[in-house]
Amino acid sequence: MLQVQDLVLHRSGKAVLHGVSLEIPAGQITALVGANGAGKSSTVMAIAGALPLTSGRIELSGHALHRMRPEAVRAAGVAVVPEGHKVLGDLSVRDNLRVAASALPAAEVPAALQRVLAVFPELEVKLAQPAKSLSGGQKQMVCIAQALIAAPRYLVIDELSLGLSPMIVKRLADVVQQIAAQGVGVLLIEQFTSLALAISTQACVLERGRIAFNGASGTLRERPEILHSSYLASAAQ
Ligand SMILES: Nc1ncnc2c1ncn2[C@@H]1O[C@H](COP(=O)(O)OP(=O)(O)OP(=O)(O)O)[C@@H](O)[C@H]1O
Repeated sequence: MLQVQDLVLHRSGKAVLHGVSLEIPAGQITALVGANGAGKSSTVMAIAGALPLTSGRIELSGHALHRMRPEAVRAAGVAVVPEGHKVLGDLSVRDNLRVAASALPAAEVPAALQRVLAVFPELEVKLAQPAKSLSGGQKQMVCIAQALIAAPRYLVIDELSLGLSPMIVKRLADVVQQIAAQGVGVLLIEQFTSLALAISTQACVLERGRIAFNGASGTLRERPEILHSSYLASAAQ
């Protein structure tokens, strides 16, 4: 279990998270949704070790992650796909994957590459191409493959579908479901809430840096007014 407890976080002196707690169980998808500026990316960056906490804890199976640097968080088994499917454009797809695999023992790299190419066989024919020549969906595949290369126990994805076509989004959603079915705990940040709620079991709604709802995704699917009122409250701030 990956646990975020009472996270308080300031950015540029302003409090942006005010005591956020959430749990990401292994083998399930947990959705984190909320209006623009609610604090979703800040939560992701805190989990990744990229932003220091003011207070609170982040624990992986009882071990504190919250004072670790991003490389140590990754080595502990928590991989993050940042927003915006950014790749190293001038490097080939193969080298993008190799860079992500650089923390692995050299002998393990070929098998790790094979494993992620089995998840995204469409990248096989693109391996020699510069990553900047890929479509947005293919770049997102590279980013997810980079996150998967060290076989993480938890995967945090900031905006899976942003800017991508419905066909690609369906493909990526299927992959995320497969990854969770193999035992990985997934935290999915997603603007397209109907997608997030369709594939997750649990959902948290962030509203202005606070958790406004934490429960079964089915409850939010059946009671969309919970989500609507949270988005309206954010718009009214
Ligand atoms: N680099 C930054 N420096 C200072 N404040 C920031 C920075 N980035 C975001 N913020 C502020 O932090 C708060 C939370 O933003 P955050 O990006 O975490 O929200 P979000 O829910 O991910 O929104 P979005 O969907 O727009 O990315 C907002 O008030 C935002 O203005």
